[in-house]
Amino acid sequence: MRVKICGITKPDQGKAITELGATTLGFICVPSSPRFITPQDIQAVIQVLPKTVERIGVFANASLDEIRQTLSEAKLTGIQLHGNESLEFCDRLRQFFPDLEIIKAIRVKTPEALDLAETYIHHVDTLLLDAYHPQQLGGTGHTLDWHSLQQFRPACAWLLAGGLTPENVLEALTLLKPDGIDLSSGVECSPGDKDLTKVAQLFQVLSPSV
Ligand SMILES: O=C(O)c1ccccc1N[C@@H]1O[C@H](COP(=O)(O)O)[C@@H](O)[C@H]1O
Repeated sequence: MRVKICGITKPDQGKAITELGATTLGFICVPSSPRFITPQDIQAVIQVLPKTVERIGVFANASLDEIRQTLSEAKLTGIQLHGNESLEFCDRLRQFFPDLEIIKAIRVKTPEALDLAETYIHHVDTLLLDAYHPQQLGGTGHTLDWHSLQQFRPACAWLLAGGLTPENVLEALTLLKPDGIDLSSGVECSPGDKDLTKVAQLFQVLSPSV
């Protein structure tokens, strides 16, 4: 299973998290986030990672030019759109970056959000479901109502995010069968500073399933 650890800001932590078993690292390119990292600092992390690790830049309502600028400085393998990006925006992004994975995050406030998610399936590679919070775009530590997602089976890969921790991840995976999981605040000491003990604990509890 794909395991994405998001909000990496330090090269040594990125390397250690990869060695513990993460397939994918996420870098927050949203300036208002306490986990924001500059393109130059992303590149410093990437330099110490094995080439096989997927490297996702997380954006929210950024312009095409802003995304292009970041990608010119940091060698990312994918783009996560965590704002209100339209289908047309996803298509334009695909034209500019045909080789990069496009992940569309949907923040689930009501059941209709799942219908909205389905509309993106031919416009992106992967969907991501995260919790809705009125003030924060992501990294909220809030879980989704997993029971309400049991019928969610999009015709493309999807990742479960939102408040996952080493303590609750198995319960989520018992109820749902996402293609991967995405954790940030649940494996942190403070925003952007990952807790390697918690990350190790995560891979220990996941070890029968990954
Ligand atoms: O983490 C952030 O600060 C952030 C800011 C803006 C958009 C997305 C952000 N993070 C995303 O939030 C989820 C995980 O959150 P958590 O596990 O509940 O803390 C993940 O998809 C991150 O990419």
